[in-house]
Amino acid sequence: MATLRIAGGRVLHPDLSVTEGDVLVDDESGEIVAVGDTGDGDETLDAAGCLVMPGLVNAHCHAAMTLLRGYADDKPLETWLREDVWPVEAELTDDDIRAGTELALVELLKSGTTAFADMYFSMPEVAEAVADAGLRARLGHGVVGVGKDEDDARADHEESLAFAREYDGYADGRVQTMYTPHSLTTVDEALLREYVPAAREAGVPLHFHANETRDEVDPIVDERGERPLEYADDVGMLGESDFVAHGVHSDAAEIALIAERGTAVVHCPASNMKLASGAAPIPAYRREGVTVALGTDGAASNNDLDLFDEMRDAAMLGKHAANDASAVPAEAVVEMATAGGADALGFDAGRIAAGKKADLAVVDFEAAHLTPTHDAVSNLAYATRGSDVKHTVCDGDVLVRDREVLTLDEDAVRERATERARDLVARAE
Ligand SMILES: N[C@@H](CCSC[C@H]1O[C@@H](n2cnc3c(=O)[nH]cnc32)[C@H](O)[C@@H]1O)C(=O)O
Ligand SMILES: [Zn+2]
Repeated sequence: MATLRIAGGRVLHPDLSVTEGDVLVDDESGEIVAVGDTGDGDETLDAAGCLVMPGLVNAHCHAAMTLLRGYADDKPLETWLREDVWPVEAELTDDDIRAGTELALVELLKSGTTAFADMYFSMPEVAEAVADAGLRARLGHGVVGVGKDEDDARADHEESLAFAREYDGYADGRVQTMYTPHSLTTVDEALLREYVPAAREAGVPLHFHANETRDEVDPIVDERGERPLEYADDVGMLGESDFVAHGVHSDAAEIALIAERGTAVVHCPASNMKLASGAAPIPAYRREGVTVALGTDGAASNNDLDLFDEMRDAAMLGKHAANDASAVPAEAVVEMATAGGADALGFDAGRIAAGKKADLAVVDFEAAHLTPTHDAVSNLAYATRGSDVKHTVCDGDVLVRDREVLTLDEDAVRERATERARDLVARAE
C-alpha cells in the first residue's frame, strides 16, 4: 500500500475536540489508517498552520444549475421555477450539464467539499464528471410529472430507476445512486405508489424535496386532510436510508414521524432565505434525534456552493428564527456539514478516525480573519470561507493541492461554462 501523511497540522476529532497531530491515509483502500502520532508515510502533504477536518458534505444540490447562477433572482419558489428555471432547463443538453457540473465540482473541491448529493438531468454525464474529478457523490435523476402526459411521466420514473440501477457503485464505489422524485406536489401519486416499491427492490435510497414552502404544504393538507410527510410515509417514502431536502414547514407530528422512521433532513438555509421559504425547525429535529445535514441547493438559489457559508447561514438563521442566541450553535453546524451529511448520504466518512474514508479538508488558519484561534470550531462555523481551504483529499487521493484543483483544468472549465451558459440562455429566450 502507498500511504499519505497529512502532517504538521491540528486535527478536528469526531467529538469536535482539536489536538496537534497527523493523519495517515492509505490511498489504495482510501481509508484513514492512523491519527495523531502516525509515523511516516510514503508521501507527505503539508498541513502546518492548518486545521485538518473531515471533508464537507453537500447533501442537497443541483450541480449543473451553476449555469443559472444569477440568471433569475429575487422571486419566490413557484414563480422562479415555472417562469424562469424550467423554461431554460428544457433547453439543457448533455454537454451543458457536463460543463455546469464540472464548474460545480471545481467550486466544491476548492471549498473543501468531498461528497455531495445531486438531483438533476443527464445523470450519466454527472457520474462521468464525478468519476474523473475524484470526489464522492450520491446521484439521482430528478423526476417531475408537471406538464407531462402519463407516458412521459412514466418514462421519467423509468429513467430515474434505470440510472440508479446502472450507476450504483460506479467509479470504484465513489458514485452511489438514489431514486429522486422531485417533490410530493410535482409527482403523481399513482406513479409514486408504483415506483417507490421498485426503488426499494433496487436497493437505492429515496431523496425528494418536502415541506419547502407553505404554498406546497397547504394544497396537500387541503386535498388529503393529512400532512405531507404523513402522505409520504403512507406511500413508503420515509425509510432509514432516505433523506428529504428542506423540511421547513414540518409540524411536531411530522418531526416525530421522521425521527421514528430514521429518515434524515437536509437543511438548505441560504436557499430558504433567498426564496423566502421560511426557517426550518432545526432545534426540534435535532432534539428528536433526526440526522440533519446541510445542502446548498442549486447555485441559482444560493448563489454559491460554499458549505462554510452554509454553516454560518444555518447558525444565523437558526438563532434569528428562534430569537435565541444559543439555538443552532457552532458545534451543531460543523457536525451537520460533516458527520451529519455523511450519515444522510450513507457514506462511511465525515469523521477523522482510523477505518473511516479518507475524505479530508485542510483549512489554512494563518489568515487575519481566523486570528486568534480561541476555538477552532467557532472559527469554522463563523469566520472561515471556502477560499481558506488549502488542500482537499478524497478517498485517499489529493484532489486540491495548495488551492489548485489537480483533476480539472479550472480555466478551461470556467471558459466552457461561460460559453454554454450564454448559448443556453439565448436558446431559451
Ligand atoms: N427530470 C426532471 C428534472 C428534475 S431535476 C430537479 C429539479 O429541481 C429544481 N429545483 C432547484 N432548486 C429547487 C428548490 O429549491 N425546490 C424545488 N425544486 C428545485 C431544479 O431546477 C430541477 O428542475 C424534469 O423533467 O423536469
Ligand atoms: Zn433543490
